[in-house]
Amino acid sequence: MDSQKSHVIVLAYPAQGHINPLLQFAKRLASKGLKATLATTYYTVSSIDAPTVGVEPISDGFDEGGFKQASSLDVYLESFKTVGSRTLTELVFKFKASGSPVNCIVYDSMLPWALDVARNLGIYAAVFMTTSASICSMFWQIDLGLLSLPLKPQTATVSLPGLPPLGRCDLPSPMSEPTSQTAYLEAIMEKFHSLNEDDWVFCNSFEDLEIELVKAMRGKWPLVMVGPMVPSAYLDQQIDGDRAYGASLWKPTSSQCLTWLATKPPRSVIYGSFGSMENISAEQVEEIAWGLKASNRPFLWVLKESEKKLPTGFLNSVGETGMVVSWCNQLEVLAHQAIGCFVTHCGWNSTLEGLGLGVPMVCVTERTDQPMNAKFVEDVWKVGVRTKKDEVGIVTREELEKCIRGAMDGESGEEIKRNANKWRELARSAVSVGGTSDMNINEFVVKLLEGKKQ
Ligand SMILES: O=c1ccn([C@@H]2O[C@H](COP(=O)(O)OP(=O)(O)O[C@H]3O[C@H](CO)[C@@H](O)[C@H](O)[C@H]3O)[C@@H](O)[C@H]2O)c(=O)[nH]1
Repeated sequence: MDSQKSHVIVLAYPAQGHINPLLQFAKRLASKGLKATLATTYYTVSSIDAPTVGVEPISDGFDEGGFKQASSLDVYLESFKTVGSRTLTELVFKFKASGSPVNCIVYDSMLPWALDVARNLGIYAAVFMTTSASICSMFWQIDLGLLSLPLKPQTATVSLPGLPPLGRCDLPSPMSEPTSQTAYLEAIMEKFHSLNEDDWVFCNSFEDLEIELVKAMRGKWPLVMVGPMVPSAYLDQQIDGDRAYGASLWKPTSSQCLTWLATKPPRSVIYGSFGSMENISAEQVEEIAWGLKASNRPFLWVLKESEKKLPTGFLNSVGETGMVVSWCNQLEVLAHQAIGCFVTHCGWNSTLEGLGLGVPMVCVTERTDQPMNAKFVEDVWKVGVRTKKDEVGIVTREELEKCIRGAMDGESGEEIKRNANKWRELARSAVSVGGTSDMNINEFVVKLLEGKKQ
């Protein structure tokens, strides 16, 4: 079968941390000769610009503003399931009528109903996990009944195959605080319950990164590592012109950041960012602000809604030493030679970007998978320092300053930098020709070409 006739729809949940890796996967598939179309909601398609893949809208039932229009996450996910199933089916029919039939749907694990859509249409289904394999393994164990929630009050440490011993503060928040995140936990568990029904289960990670887990789970579960999903220019440089994800839900301040960074010495700047979804409290913003200032280094800080939360007089007090923007092109910034450290919430994409670009990290986590990612950053990959929260759940300015010094200065800073360089090389190898992730993607492409469903 001609590769151009094998057509994959890649379905992304409409959030920055989900569109980026799914779109990147679509671009990888397109670079290997498949036709790839990214499908996401009406209000996000206009922010996507990726010349090698098609982009098509489907509906979540809230076409004017998405999730923000819904009264709760439950309501939103239910509407997306009903309206999304119908409009995704219509999209597949549209392609069939136009002579470009779809033979596989690769869908975000947050949208588990896409499996039924694919099954009803008689085409392949592949789920894509946007978190680490270690996180996936926790939910897998819960589904198998090997780990029960809520944890017993006396459980201080959780020990699972292929993972380091995990204290309560290391666990993903749907496990450490299951009652506060019921809808989120249910959405995740729905997917893990049907994992064996998919034709492929992809994970945005690479084998070396979670090697103990890969060994422990070999032959036991269907996860296939295909990451890190970071634009090719920053890793293997195999895809011509692939310098950005090609999706930005907010307008980045780009040239201003680069001009400012160009005035700073190599490895001197702290870059701080807390992803696309976090809503950091004013108290925490204040501590971060004064902690950055106390570190006595230049800093570039992405703070959404910054004007509302920064302490009065802060920006004047730092002058040219600090720059605060509401959104930037994070990869471009992390890849800049002036960057010496990444203060991050440890969303999985940011973690992979820090690893893939060899940037030492300081972890200031909020919720979901972030605490466990931070545990790995500090204790397993040893590429950063994890901040501790005080008794009211805040990372104080003194703690932040101390951790920044630990990640950038002295022997600890040197060791972290050495490890960061090592992981950068391993990330590059994984996606380069003959690397584990590259081979795994090739296997999928070959299988699609051989065993056409439809
Ligand atoms: O100024 C900025 C800030 C961020 N980014 C990008 O936005 C993405 C953010 O993704 P991520 O770091 O994963 O953070 P979140 O947006 O918070 O991601 C959500 O989704 C992730 C994947 O499931 C989870 O790991 C996180 O915990 C969850 O909050 C990354 O690719 C960044 O490069 C920018 O381009 N510019």
